[in-house]
Amino acid sequence: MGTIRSGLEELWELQRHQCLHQKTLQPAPLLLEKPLSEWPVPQFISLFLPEFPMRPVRGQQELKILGLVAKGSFGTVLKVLDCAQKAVFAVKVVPKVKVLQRDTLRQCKEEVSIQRQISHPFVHSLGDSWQGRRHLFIMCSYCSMDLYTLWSAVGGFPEASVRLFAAELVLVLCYLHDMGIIHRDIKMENILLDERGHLKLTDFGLSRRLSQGARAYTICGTLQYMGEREATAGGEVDLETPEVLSGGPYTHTADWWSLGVLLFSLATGKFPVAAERDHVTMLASVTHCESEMPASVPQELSLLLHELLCQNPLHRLRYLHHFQVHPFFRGVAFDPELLKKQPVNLVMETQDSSPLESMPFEDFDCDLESLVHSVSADSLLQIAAQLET
Ligand SMILES: Nc1ncnc2c1ncn2[C@@H]1O[C@H](COP(=O)(O)OP(=O)(O)OP(=O)(O)O)[C@@H](O)[C@H]1O
Repeated sequence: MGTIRSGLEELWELQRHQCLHQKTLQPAPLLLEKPLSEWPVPQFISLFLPEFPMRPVRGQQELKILGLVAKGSFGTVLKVLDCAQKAVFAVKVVPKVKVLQRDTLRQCKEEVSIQRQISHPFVHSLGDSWQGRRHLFIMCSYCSMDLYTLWSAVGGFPEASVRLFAAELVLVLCYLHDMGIIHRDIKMENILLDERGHLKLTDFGLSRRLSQGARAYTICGTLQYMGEREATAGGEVDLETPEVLSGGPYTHTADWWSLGVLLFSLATGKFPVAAERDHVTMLASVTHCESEMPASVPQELSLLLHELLCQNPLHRLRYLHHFQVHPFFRGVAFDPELLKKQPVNLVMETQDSSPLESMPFEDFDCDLESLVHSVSADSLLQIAAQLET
């Protein structure tokens, strides 16, 4: 199994060739996998049922690849055009071999079944999921910006933007926890922004069902992938919750710690504690640090951050009414429809001056694959097109 050349590798080659050698960039056809007609269904298919149904080839042919969005730790995300619906989607393509090698079959199926179950204005809902012979496909609507890219471009956010993003995330977390779901990977990279700049929480790859009051013990989250991230993404990493790092038990309160880290970073432009190389060092660092609150952080926000980044999970803020009466949220209506009506000026202003436009093109003679971590597919194709002229 390990020696099979992944269809995705072929795709990278195809895409790289297109980007560098075509004058007009035509959408590339999505890799077609042969129709599956055997009976009984072979194990490499049945293992992934029913979350990933088989599809006739006809269904796949209606999708065209427009570009590469990102390479996550599990799969590659492609931007595709659904010719029938005339709409653009993002498809995460995960090699089955990887799922089995990493023993993540259950988690992979759980990701899809959780995303299918939830429906919330600030959650990125599942469009479709299916399987081919060698890959699993997870399709969602396409978002051109994520919070990490925005934050990397602008640094610290103005207080009004932090408040709006915070309120939207509070609503999402309360909704998920009420549904008995713990996300376990709340971080900027997993928060996409819709065309009006509002949040769409994504990547339920580490989520699990955990009823209120129940406890989990698995050490997971971004730190688990730190070695890989250090090599590929310059060492950026979120900070894990003290109770998660210590091996548990932990509950839904772990997500609220992550929200604290995220809001601290949005407000100050930096993480509260530097990333460490392993769980043990990270735990020591998180336990002994009293994250220094810069004087520029307004008092009410500083109070909120302290109450979220509270070492004792029992004392951490975690219920909607905690936030509704909090001084930082004075005057905020915790209603998704009302929040969605608020303009997100920061996003609108940044969209026209994307950092990518100032990227030096002369230094482009490098691996495209390493670039997709920081650039959107659109920009990648634009850069390639400019190089050709
Ligand atoms: N619908 C989408 N529209 C635009 N970009 C997306 C979409 N879904 C995912 N991405 C981008 O692809 C990246 C990787 O996706 P995702 O997090 O789902 O994959 P992953 O393999 O689980 O990654 P990791 O575990 O490393 O976070 C995201 O951080 C985001 O930048």
